[in-house]
Amino acid sequence: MDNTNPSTSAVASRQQSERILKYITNHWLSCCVYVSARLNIADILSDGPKTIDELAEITATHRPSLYRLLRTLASDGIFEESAPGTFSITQAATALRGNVQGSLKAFVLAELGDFYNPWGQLLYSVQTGKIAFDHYHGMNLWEYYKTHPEEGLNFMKAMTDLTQVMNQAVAEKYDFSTFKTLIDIGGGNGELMFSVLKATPGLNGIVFDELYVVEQTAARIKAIPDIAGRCSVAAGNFFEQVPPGADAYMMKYILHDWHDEDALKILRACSNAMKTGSKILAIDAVIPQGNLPHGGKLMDVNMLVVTGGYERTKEEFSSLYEQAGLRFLRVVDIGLTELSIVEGEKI
Ligand SMILES: C[S@@+](CC[C@H](N)C(=O)[O-])C[C@H]1O[C@@H](n2cnc3c(N)ncnc32)[C@H](O)[C@@H]1O
Repeated sequence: MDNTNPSTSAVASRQQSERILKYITNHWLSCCVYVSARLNIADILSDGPKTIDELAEITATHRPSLYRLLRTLASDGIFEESAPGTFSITQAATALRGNVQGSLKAFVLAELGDFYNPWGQLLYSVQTGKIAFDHYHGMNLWEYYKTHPEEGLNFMKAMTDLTQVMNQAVAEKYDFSTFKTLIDIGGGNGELMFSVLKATPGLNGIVFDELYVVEQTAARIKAIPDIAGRCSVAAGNFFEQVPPGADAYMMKYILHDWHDEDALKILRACSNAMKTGSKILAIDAVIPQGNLPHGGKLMDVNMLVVTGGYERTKEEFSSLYEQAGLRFLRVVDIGLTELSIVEGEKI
């Protein structure tokens, strides 16, 4: 016989429903946040409140619909209707501005824009094991960004903005002072390299990436006088060849983009370029066993949808290193978010 108190089970059932409903409403809200970022609302409001008429004119939108969008966001603390029909920026909306410390605007545009429709095809990925992004766009993410350079450069900015704090932690938590030369494989805008070089006097760095990326990186290097003489760029394809002879090869958010076969090609290209004892430093999530919450687990599904890569366990990293002729040494926790440094060396 079921002795459960009917009112207790009704409360439990309502709580379970509310939990599921939250997923639905969070999805709607994320769409609202994306549209406000596309319309630059936070940037427009950064120099003071604006009426809905002014906002509709500046953004060339349908006034009543824009009002409904902003009223909804204001109800969740993103913007504030500070007087009837007039909106102001809030602390929470500051991260939606473009050029501020801690900006997430570029990341919002990439994750909720470029990746939105592919996420709608998650079922396809789960049923087939194939990449939803490629299925939707007819090309892989990197081809897409090469053929859509505006979105490609936005993605680079997103990575830079998102990982500013992590870069700092990597530079502080790992001792780079024993190296003379360091290469950042797929180093993008160069921000990680800049953090490491600033923290390590005497170290020289090369940022290696696709040509259209490193052209921008080279321009950024020139603007930082204390590292300009110690940092250069190299363009190429990391599946084929990377610059030889450095003391260490780091790669952040690279291996997680690729399935094992391609990840191995990258590691082998590095291994071929390395001297005995040179270090490999993969900076990625390291997934713990069991039900423990870990930021890498949701990121792993993002990888399933977007790149076909995945986040790995310590054992999986160790096995990949071994197959590429590298010795797995240790996992260094950077004490922040889901990232760790997986250290190995050329045998
Ligand atoms: C996820 S981003 C990571 C960027 C940077 N490491 C960071 O953490 O901000 C991946 C990088 O790999 C680069 N990339 C992709 N395919 C490449 C290839 N075949 N050869 C060289 N770089 C490549 C991209 O241009 C991009 O900069």
